[in-house]
Amino acid sequence: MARDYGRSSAFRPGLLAGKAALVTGGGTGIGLAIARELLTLGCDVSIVSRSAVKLDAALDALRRDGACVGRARAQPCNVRSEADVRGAVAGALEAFGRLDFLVNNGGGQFISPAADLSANGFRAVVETNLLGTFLACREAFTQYMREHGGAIVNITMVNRNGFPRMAHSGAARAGVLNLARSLATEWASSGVRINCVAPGIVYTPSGFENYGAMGEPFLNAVTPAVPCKRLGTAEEVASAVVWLLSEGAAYVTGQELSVDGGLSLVGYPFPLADTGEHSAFPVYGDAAVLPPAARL
Ligand SMILES: CCCCCCCCC/C=C/C(=O)SCCNC(=O)CCNC(=O)[C@H](O)C(C)(C)COP(=O)(O)OP(=O)(O)OC[C@H]1O[C@@H](n2cnc3c(N)ncnc32)[C@H](O)[C@@H]1OP(=O)(O)O
Ligand SMILES: NC(=O)C1=CN([C@@H]2O[C@H](COP(=O)(O)OP(=O)(O)OC[C@H]3O[C@@H](n4cnc5c(N)ncnc54)[C@H](OP(=O)(O)O)[C@@H]3O)[C@@H](O)[C@H]2O)C=CC1
Repeated sequence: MARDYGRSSAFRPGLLAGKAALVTGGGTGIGLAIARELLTLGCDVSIVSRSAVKLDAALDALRRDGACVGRARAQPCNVRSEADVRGAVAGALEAFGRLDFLVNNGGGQFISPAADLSANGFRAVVETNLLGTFLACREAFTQYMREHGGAIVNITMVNRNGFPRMAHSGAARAGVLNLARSLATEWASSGVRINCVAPGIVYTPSGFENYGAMGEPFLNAVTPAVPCKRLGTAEEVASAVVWLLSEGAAYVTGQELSVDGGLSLVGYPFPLADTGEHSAFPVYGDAAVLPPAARL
């Protein structure tokens, strides 16, 4: 059943009236839910991503959504391009005259054993997630927030123990968190806060399309691994983002908030059974005492 999203916002109407935000990857999935929540709360929002087609569809939906109070606009931008990012921030400022919030959500990766990753594949993922985030932060800061303050949220992922088979993305997201910690200190004197939201496994049709036929078996395997026994929704991530952007989080900076149904408490969600035969793994001491069931 279609959901009346606007009326279900956990925040008070008008909370962000008079503010303006830029959301990367704002045309689909989690980014679109963030844009919708911000607009519902009265914020003006620029959404940016590579595909003008996705952006147009999103803009259309947002403008038709009666709950969206703020003004919405879109601008194509590849966050891997310095010129595009500079232009996206300038475009947002030109349209709305201010830039209180930046949400670095645009990103992603593909699944691959680390040994098979080409330099170009690794670079593409690091550039998209880490360089793209840096460029957007720097442009938002130098073009506006240095003088006026602001709040930034980066979308990372539940990643504390690495992310086997997505090592490129795990490394990039760890970099994003560390970057946030550095900037939180460097830019505090300008009144800028910067935090991260780490989603666990959140079902977005657009995101899971990326994994093709692997998607459904993955969902079946991963859901039981989440302590709350379900995947998350894009709205649950958006809600955390809005809180971190809001004045209610005024004393929070340089942090990462997991929105993961408890997944980070219990570890890695992929089944490890298919990662190969492990007799090459070294043993010190008497391996013969290990019963067969203690050594697969
Ligand atoms: C089971 C279900 C699990 C589900 C897994 C569950 C994980 C849960 C947690 C995370 C969930 C999500 O993030 S869901 C969100 C998912 N959404 C996205 O990922 C969307 C955005 N992603 C992308 O655009 C791409 O993945 C990304 C690589 C970043 C950019 O792609 P581009 O085509 O622009 O890259 P290019 O510059 O053209 O290509 C650079 C190199 O990358 C390689 N490359 C690109 N895609 C590749 C691919 N699919 N497989 C191998 N290699 C690939 C190319 O071969 C090139 O290397 P050479 O051939 O050597 O030149
Ligand atoms: N869904 C999940 O379980 C999780 C998601 N995440 C992260 O959350 C974010 C949103 O994911 P989700 O909504 O699920 O998936 P989507 O695939 O719907 O979102 C990714 C968005 O990023 C945009 N994007 C990708 N590359 C670029 C680029 N180079 N420049 C600008 N925009 C770009 C895409 O738009 P376009 O193609 O038009 O460029 C798209 O809108 C991603 O960073 C994802 O990795 C993290 C953990 C878990």
